[in-house]
Order: sequence, then structure tokens, then C-alpha cells
Amino acid sequence: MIRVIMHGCNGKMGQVISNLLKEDQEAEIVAGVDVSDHIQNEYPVFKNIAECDIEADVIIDFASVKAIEDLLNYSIEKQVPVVVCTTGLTEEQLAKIKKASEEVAVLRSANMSLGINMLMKLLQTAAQVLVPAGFDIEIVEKHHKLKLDAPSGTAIALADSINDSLDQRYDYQYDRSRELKRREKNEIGIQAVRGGTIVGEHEVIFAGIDEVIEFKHTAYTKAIFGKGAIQAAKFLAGKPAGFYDMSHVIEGNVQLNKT
Ligand SMILES: NC(=O)C1=CN([C@@H]2O[C@H](COP(=O)(O)OP(=O)(O)OC[C@H]3O[C@@H](n4cnc5c(N)ncnc54)[C@H](O)[C@@H]3O)[C@@H](O)[C@H]2O)C=CC1
Ligand SMILES: O=C(O)C1=N[C@H](C(=O)O)C[C@H](O)C1
Repeated sequence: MIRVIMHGCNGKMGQVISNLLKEDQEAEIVAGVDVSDHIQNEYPVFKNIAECDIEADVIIDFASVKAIEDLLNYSIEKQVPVVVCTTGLTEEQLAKIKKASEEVAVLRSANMSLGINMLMKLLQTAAQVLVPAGFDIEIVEKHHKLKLDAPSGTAIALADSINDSLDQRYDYQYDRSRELKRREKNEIGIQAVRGGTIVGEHEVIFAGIDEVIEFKHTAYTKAIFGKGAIQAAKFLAGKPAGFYDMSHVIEGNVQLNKT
């Protein structure tokens, strides 16, 4: 059995994963970490990961940007690989995650679903064909009203994926209300919508002269993120120090299915 610490265990994603792992034959939660104690779990829960004295093979993190430094310190000190799913991280925190991966295995992904990770690859192909033909790129994301960060980590990851395929020529425009001016050629507009219980929608729009192509991903349940995070945790347990993302997990599964 792979032993998991669930960081942010009493949150929406922490509970999705707790329920999924109850039925899992290969992995189990041995401890949880959460500042909130409004839920009774079948495993011990610590207020801070630094207090956790239970041995584990991997940590799954869906918590808060405020907890990221303690999480990385614990992961390095105890040599427990960590799957970082929390979004809204600053550039400085992202740099700390990269640095930590020199000492312990770290997998970070703003979106654990197969669909979004597949879409990232499709967008690179689309951008390489459509941008030279003069298409503009805009991203619209929609999420539930409880979400703290905006734009979503996924919207930024989709933009980054496109930008990687275009030699980083693009800037991101988050707010068009400040200046009275036309959009720049080398910009990706990113807009966030918040309301109700929308699980997660991402739409990437390539707008050309007289034609528009739209790529859209809709998450109907949070289980798609939970299943992806569990797959990632199983992949990461026992891996050497290094920086991994969902493409490593998906490629690993494709190889396994071929054999
Ligand atoms: N990568 C992905 O595929 C996905 C990422 N997320 C991200 O995961 C994070 C959590 O999402 P949700 O579960 O929806 O949020 P949530 O607010 O329901 O849960 C977060 C939990 O973390 C706990 N927490 C807050 N500060 C903490 C601290 N310092 N130490 C330990 N626990 C702490 C809270 O008490 C709460 O129970 C968000 O950043 C969200 O954007 C969410 C869904 C998918
Ligand atoms: O907070 C959420 O709910 C989600 N957050 C992630 C993000 O910021 O991209 C992933 C998913 O869209 C759900």
C-alpha cells in the first residue's frame, strides 16, 4: 500500500480524495493536515504538516498558498515526494517549488485532469498554425463562487503552454478596463468568471479574420481532479528528486497500456 498524507484534507478536494481512496487497493491516507477541524476523518489530522509524525510515501496537496513553504520544508526534510495541486502561487513560491525539486521528487500541476493536459498539447499545434495566419488568442475561465484565486491556475497553464510553442513572445492581459486602446498583437487576454457551483470551464478562443476556433474543456465533477491526483501520487512515490508534471504520468500510463 502507498501511504498518503492528505494536505488540506478537510477541504473540498481533500474530501473528494479521502472518499476515492477508501475504495483504492493500492493507496491509503495515513494522515491528514488541515487548519480547520470541522470534519471527522478515519485518519489522524494535524493542524500543520510540521507536527505530522506519521511515516508516508507521498503527500497530495490541495490546500492554500499560505502553507506552501512549510509543505516544501517537510517534504525535503522527511524525503517524502509531494504532488502540489494548490493554485494561486506567486512567482517566488513557484521558484521555491523548482528549487525543492533538486532535493526531493515534486510534481506540480494546476489541473490534474486528463482532458486539460491533453488540451495543452493540442493548443500548441493550433497556435503554431493559426498565429502566423494572424489569429488572436483569448482565454475565458469560469469557476464556483468559493474560488480564491483568479485567473485560475489552469488558465495560466494553458497560456504558458501556448507561449512555450511561440518562443515566449506573448504577454498576458488580465484587465482591459484600465486603458482606452486596442488589443496588442502579442497578447493573450485572460478573463475570469466566478459564480454558483461551476466546477471548472476553460475556453481558448483563436479569433481570426472571418473565422473563430474555440477549444473548450468542462469539468462536471471534482472527481476528475481527484483521480488525476491519485494517479500522480502513485507515479511519484519512490521517484528520485526531480520536477515532474502530469505529462510524465500520462506518458507513463500510455506506455503501460501498450505493453
Ligand atoms: N490542480 C488541480 O487540478 C486543482 C487544484 N485546486 C486547487 O486546490 C486548492 C484547494 O482547493 P479546494 O479543495 O477547492 O479548496 P478548499 O478551500 O475547499 O480547501 C482547502 C483546505 O485547505 C485548508 N487550509 C487552508 N490553509 C491551510 C494551511 N495553512 N495548512 C493546512 N491546511 C490549510 C482549509 O482549511 C481547507 O480545508 C485551491 O488552490 C484550488 O485552486 C482545486 C481543484 C483542482
Ligand atoms: O479551485 C478550483 O476549483 C479549481 N482550481 C484549479 C485552477 O485554478 O485551475 C483547477 C480546476 O479548474 C478547479
